[in-house]
Amino acid sequence: MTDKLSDTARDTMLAPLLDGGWAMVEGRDAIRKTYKFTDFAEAFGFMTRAAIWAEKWDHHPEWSNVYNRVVVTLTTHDVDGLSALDAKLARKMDTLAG
Ligand SMILES: C[C@H](O)[C@H](O)[C@H]1CNC2=NC(N)=NC(=O)C2=N1
Repeated sequence: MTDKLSDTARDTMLAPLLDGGWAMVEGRDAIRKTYKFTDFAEAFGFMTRAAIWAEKWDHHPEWSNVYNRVVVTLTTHDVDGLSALDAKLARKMDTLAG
């Protein structure tokens, strides 16, 4: 079972993400990042690769795409807040985005 992140885990798991372009969403226990690519094909390629990991881990982003931008929000609906899965998917997305 996935647990909501403890205060200690927030320090260790979230801090590096918040330094790397992720931000807390106002009014929600969630993180958000906007990725910008050269064009739509690159943005959609990123979404396709990320979707395969999301499905594999049964952990799915809230996201939207306009041309070369992808806005991603991560939270864990099952625990109504951030869990280790959000940090794991955020790190994977950062790697995939290059
Ligand atoms: C039944 C299924 O495993 C759950 O609904 C999964 C699916 N994907 C999910 N994705 C996210 N982001 N949060 C969840 O709580 C979640 N739960």
